[in-house]
Amino acid sequence: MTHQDNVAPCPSASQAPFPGRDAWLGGAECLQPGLFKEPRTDFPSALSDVCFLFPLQGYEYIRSGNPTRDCLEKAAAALDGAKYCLAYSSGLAALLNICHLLKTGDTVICMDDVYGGTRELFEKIKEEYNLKVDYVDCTNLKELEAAITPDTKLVWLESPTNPTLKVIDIQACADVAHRKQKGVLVAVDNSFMSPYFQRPLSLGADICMSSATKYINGHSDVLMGLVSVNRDDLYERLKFLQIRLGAVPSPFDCSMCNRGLKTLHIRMKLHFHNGLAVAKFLETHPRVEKVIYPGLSSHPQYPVVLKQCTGVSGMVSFYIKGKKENAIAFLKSLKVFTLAFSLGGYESLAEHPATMSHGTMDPDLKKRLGITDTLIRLSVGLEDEEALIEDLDQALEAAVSEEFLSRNNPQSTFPMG
Ligand SMILES: N[C@@H](CCSC[C@H](N)C(=O)O)C(=O)O
Repeated sequence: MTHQDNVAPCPSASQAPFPGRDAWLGGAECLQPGLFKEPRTDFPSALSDVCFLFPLQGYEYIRSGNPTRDCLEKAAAALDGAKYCLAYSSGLAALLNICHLLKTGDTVICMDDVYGGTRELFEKIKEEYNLKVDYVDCTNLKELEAAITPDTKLVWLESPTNPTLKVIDIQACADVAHRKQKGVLVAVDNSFMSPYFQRPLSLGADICMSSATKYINGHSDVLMGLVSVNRDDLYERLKFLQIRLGAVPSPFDCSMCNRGLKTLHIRMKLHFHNGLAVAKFLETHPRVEKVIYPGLSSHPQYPVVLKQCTGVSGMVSFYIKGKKENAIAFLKSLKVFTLAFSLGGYESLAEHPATMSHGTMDPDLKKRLGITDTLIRLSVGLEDEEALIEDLDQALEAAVSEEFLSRNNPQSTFPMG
């Protein structure tokens, strides 16, 4: 086949004004007599020349593929230790594409503690597409094994989980799932770790999903999802869905993310350093009830962390002593940390999962998962360790200050006020 066979025929100059010209110009009703002096008879032949002059070079349309997205997908695949990676316009768009691998009647097993938006999406599509979704604490392998049935097609894990930072033994879960149900897909949301510290595919997962909005881009200026796989059949199906569902990132966002990747290793080391320093500080603070950080030996799954991770990110969760109003007074008093959800950027953020990232979750469920009114989630950034600790210290003091609490009525305005 020659290049010319691949190119749609261009109307020739002799056909001008060519068929469909009116529609092309916006419809005949838009044309005013005298607006166009003469039809441009040179244009079709010029276009025709251009078609022959510049071959497609493997790219035909921005959504199907473009050099900048290719560059990012190749780099991200290499970081995940994967054969393939596909980029999407957000983490949730990536999840929705993965959900399109399922069929009516299939069952999904989802880790019980996951990002609120993930759970909300599963809950919505299960009704609309007649799927069954079972939520299981996958830190308990017996529970996972018991939940798997012949209908189970996808096991969705997050490690560490959002927001209570449970750590899942990915290799053990993948072994249990694959042994019990041939063909089941084990997918891991790796957003809280980044490939620098954890590589789910090398631990037996079939799919690694990352919200690149977070650590991978790292500059809080891009929204993006990435999915890495090794299997050719999965890649072919996901590639089709990527192109046809069309939830792809712009080349500009891909170039921003390519830039972010260049400092991933340096950023992750500093997130780990600062995260650990903050967690250790909070662990000894009298106003703190409990700290959850996978890099602390007090973390319940610390042995799993040592086995499957090469470090830990800047995600730290803790329970403040007191009530909701103390948590909110703390959040409102922060000066270096910014009150916001999202995570993984250069700047430190603090949020209140019960009303923010997990605000749409059923109150009883939140209670069962430990997403209480006193839980605070920190995304520790790249600022100086001393400045971060000083800020947390002054905000913990303010959280119990009578004066602060009487000046503010945090419950009525939070998080907007
Ligand atoms: N209201 C938003 C919440 C976004 S949370 C973003 C991120 N996953 C996090 O955990 O901080 C929504 O419902 O999408």
